[in-house]
Amino acid sequence: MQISQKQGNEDFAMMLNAYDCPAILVTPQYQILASNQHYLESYGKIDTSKPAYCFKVSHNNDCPCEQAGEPCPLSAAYASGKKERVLHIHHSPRGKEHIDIEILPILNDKREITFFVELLKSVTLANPKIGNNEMVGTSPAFNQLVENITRVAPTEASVLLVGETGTGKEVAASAVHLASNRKDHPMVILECSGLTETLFESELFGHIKGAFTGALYNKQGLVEVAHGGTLFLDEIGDVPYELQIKLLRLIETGTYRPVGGKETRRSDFRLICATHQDILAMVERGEFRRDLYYRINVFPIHIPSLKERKQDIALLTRTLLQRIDQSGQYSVTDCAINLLKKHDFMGNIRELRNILSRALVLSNTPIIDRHVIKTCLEIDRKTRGDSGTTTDLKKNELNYLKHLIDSVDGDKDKAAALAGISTRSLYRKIQ
Ligand SMILES: Nc1ncnc2c1ncn2[C@@H]1O[C@H](COP(=O)(O)OP(=O)(O)OP(=O)(O)O)[C@@H](O)[C@H]1O
Repeated sequence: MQISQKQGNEDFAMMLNAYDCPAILVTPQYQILASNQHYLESYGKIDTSKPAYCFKVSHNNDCPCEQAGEPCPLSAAYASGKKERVLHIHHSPRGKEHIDIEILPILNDKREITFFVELLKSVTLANPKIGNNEMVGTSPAFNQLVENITRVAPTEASVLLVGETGTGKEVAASAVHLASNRKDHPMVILECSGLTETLFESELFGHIKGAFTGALYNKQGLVEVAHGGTLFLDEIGDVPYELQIKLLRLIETGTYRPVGGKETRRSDFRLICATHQDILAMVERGEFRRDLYYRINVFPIHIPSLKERKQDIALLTRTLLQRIDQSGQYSVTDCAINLLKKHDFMGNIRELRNILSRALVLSNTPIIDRHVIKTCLEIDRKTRGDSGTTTDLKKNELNYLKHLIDSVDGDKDKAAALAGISTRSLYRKIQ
């Protein structure tokens, strides 16, 4: 424990050691008076020979956070007189980190706020720098997403993840699961698009041998596998109307019956659903059951599109590049990043990843420059059919595809996947 000698607030400082996370005692003027042992272990000693301010220590700023454009939990707690919670990115000996901050005002007998206790919990599900975490980002939209996940994960609330295609809904679902108390049990995923009634039921509830033609053995349903863990229903908006009642029953009662089975079984799972559709509009059009909507929409989380988090494009690009090619030999120029920032990513992070996979194939050097990115983007425009139809582009595209096929030893399925087109389109383009 560390205490600022001048202030002599030893009693309060002793109290900090009761917290099982890093904690500091701060004045309403942002001055840190004391820190506990966890703080010392995580962030090191604070130099208290001169006044130490939280905005300087945690952010290396010369002014309070709100003056630097970030929400300040201390000012919020000062205004509300109540506990406040916010997600910040702090500088620590480990570099930048997402921190879940809780701040509690301490009042004197005249009910004036004299101090704040600030608790700092490291958020490991996200990363503000290139790293192994699935989720990287520093933009306000991303931080809001991380804050929502951090808040809801330890509860049992059903989560509805709403976002455009390729924004990271599955990654977010996995983050909720891994930050929950169910993390040691499985997270089971059911992709709901294109399922027939029989397939949906037998996938979800399992079936008994002989239940229908082709049911040659007993099959465990995903609901049973998810027991104790999380059930993730991707593209929930694609569940046909007639099947929604079966899903509702499962969610309401936690019970189900395998296809062809007589006895009712029970499963204890946490539900996460995802969709790119406006489910409420579907309810209004009579395409989605209202009762089911209210069951799945307990805690909705908006997953931001890349358009909403343009400031993350550089970090995402460098992270994805490292993930695609683990040798670490590739780098990307700032001009190339600027070009990517101007692109309209309809397929969001997945599209960015595809473009970078192509760039690795097309680039003759380990430095991905503006020209390579430009070619990759033009190919995309061309396949969407909204670019100028120059023969050059056609030639470029053909060269690119041939190059791509060679690079994967003639495997056309792989080449098509890298190009982000179907194998059939690939054959059509190279014939
Ligand atoms: N915050 C993030 N940081 C780094 N990579 C991410 C992030 N979010 C998503 N990704 C990557 O983006 C790609 C798309 O993510 P994901 O499959 O979760 O999207 P989705 O929204 O579920 O897509 P769909 O709507 O098609 O099902 C994946 O390669 C994933 O690893």
